[in-house]
Amino acid sequence: MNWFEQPCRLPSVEFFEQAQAHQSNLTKPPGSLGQLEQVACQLSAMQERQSPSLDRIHISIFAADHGIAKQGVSAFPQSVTLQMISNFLAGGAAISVLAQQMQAELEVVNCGCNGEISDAIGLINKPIAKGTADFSIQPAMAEDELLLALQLGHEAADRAHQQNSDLFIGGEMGIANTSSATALAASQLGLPVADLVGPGTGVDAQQLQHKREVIDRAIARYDLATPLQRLQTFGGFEIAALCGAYIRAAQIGIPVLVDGFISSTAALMAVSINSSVRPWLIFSHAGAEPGHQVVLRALDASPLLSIGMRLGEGSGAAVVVSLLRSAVELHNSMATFADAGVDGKAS
Ligand SMILES: O=C(O)c1ccc[n+]([C@@H]2O[C@H](COP(=O)([O-])O)[C@@H](O)[C@H]2O)c1
Ligand SMILES: Cc1cc2nc[nH]c2cc1C
Repeated sequence: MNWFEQPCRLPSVEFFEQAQAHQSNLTKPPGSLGQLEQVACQLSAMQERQSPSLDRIHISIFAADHGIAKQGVSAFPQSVTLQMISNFLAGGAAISVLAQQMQAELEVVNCGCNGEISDAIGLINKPIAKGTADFSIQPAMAEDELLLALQLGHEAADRAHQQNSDLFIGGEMGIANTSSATALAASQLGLPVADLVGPGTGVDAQQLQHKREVIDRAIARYDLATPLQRLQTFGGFEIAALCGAYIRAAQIGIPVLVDGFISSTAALMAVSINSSVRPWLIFSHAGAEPGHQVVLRALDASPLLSIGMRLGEGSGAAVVVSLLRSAVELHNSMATFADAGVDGKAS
């Protein structure tokens, strides 16, 4: 059995039930904090702590270039992927600002971009190749490249574990990766590309039609039977790395907060490869990209926020950390009816 197929333990049922009982004793009508109650109980069960904590947060951004970018499927040039790696590390990107705000550990994993990158604190420079192959012509990766990409994710989750992280956030950066994610999700779910394809970084209506046709034709080229074959065929390196990171984080018992469309598609692939990963995933937001909604539904996910985000980088997840921290603080610090001398529900 490959490492990514090894089962994960279940979050503790005992801690979950204890947390639910505690929630019902807090000075509020039961259920009145909505999903904040549920997520506090989930974190308690995953961390096996009566008082869950979100002090230490690890963010790994996986970046890679995509051969499919040659087909004119993005509003931006491929060069942006590498340039944004520098921006992440220099502190100027959205995720850099949010990571700073929440005092999170931020690292960027270069999984394979076209061009050289100078060393910087927080850069994990492990390029597999200068980007994937164009999947409209040939499979995005060779099998050994897929295994290397999954391994990059495994290593990132292990670093989070070494830092005693309370939560793992994966982010991604890769011009044209909404095409990759669309092909993956359509193929995995057996849905028409038209149900999932969207503007990504902002292509116009005519380019969107072209993008749909490119992905449609590409999917028709292959006869794929397994999620691993789909990952290898449609890529990209950063999506496979995210998938590996989610699986490993779940195996070592770190709660995962999943970001946008591309990350949710990586989560879909992770769960398709290893279904025991699913209970370890919390979904941050429902984004603006149409495919995101479809993938969330397929995963039976209940995202905490819907504010039209479609940036990626882990940014939606980072915004939702504030909500999760509120959930945990309420769970840990509110008075019970007995403590506060407040009458409970009339029977
Ligand atoms: O996370 C999302 O929901 C999301 C939706 C649309 C675009 N993105 C980001 O935009 C890039 C991909 O868009 P595109 O148009 O180049 O395929 C990539 O770097 C993603 O991080 C991210
Ligand atoms: C500038 C820019 C920043 C991004 N961050 C994630 N995807 C992105 C795409 C672009 C184009």
